[in-house]
Amino acid sequence: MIRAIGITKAYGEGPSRYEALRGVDLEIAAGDILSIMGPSGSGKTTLLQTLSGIDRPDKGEIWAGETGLHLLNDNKLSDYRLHHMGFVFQSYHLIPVLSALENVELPLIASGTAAKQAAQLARQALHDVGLSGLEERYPSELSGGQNQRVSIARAIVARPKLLWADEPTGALDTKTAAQLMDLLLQINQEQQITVVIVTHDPKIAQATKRTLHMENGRIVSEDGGDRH
Ligand SMILES: Nc1ncnc2c1ncn2[C@@H]1O[C@H](COP(=O)(O)OP(=O)(O)OP(=O)(O)O)[C@@H](O)[C@H]1O
Repeated sequence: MIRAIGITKAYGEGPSRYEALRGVDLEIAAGDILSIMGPSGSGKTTLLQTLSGIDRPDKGEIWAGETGLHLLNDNKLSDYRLHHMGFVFQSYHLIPVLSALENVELPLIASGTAAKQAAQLARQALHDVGLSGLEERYPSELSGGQNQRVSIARAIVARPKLLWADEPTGALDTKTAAQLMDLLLQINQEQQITVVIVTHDPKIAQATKRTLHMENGRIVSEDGGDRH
């Protein structure tokens, strides 16, 4: 469902130019759950951001099914992200002045869903991540693990095909991280959402079906074929 061919990406110019991705080829099957590991600076976040269309590669092609993301203009690319992808970040990226429910409603409101239906779907998504009863709480009134659940609810509320998670458990203690990972596995299995996780945590990687290892802007190895 996601196919990347010859992706390169450099930051900066002249002597400060740095090649963050140096030719990445990759296929991710629909319904897969996959992790990306590698040392700091190896290009994991850059890869996630280019594959998901948050950023553009300098060269190469990225296909999401039949759609060439590299061929879309900025508006169409944002539209594609809004309708087909969800994002989870280490620092949650929730809006502090909005309640959990309002945070989860946002992507629906942005794509034109009527207010009443948005509220109903957001309640269901919060239920799916185990937060029923906490809809009216603000991010400052929730724990780190709960805030990450809100951000996962926001990422899945529009029923995307793909969920991209950049260090989703990076700010959480071991036990909360394991519970979050169980939730991501459950979402992958029950909702058939393809999940891609950038992580430094070997336990998180071990729980996914495939793990890609990056070094210096390249995928240098892969394991996990024998898991599950
Ligand atoms: N906006 C930017 N401008 C300049 N250089 C950047 C930018 N973003 C990333 N880089 C550089 O590109 C390289 C890859 O960064 P990236 O964030 O993809 O690595 P990473 O593997 O995700 O690292 P970490 O595990 O520390 O998050 C690094 O050397 C980084 O300094």
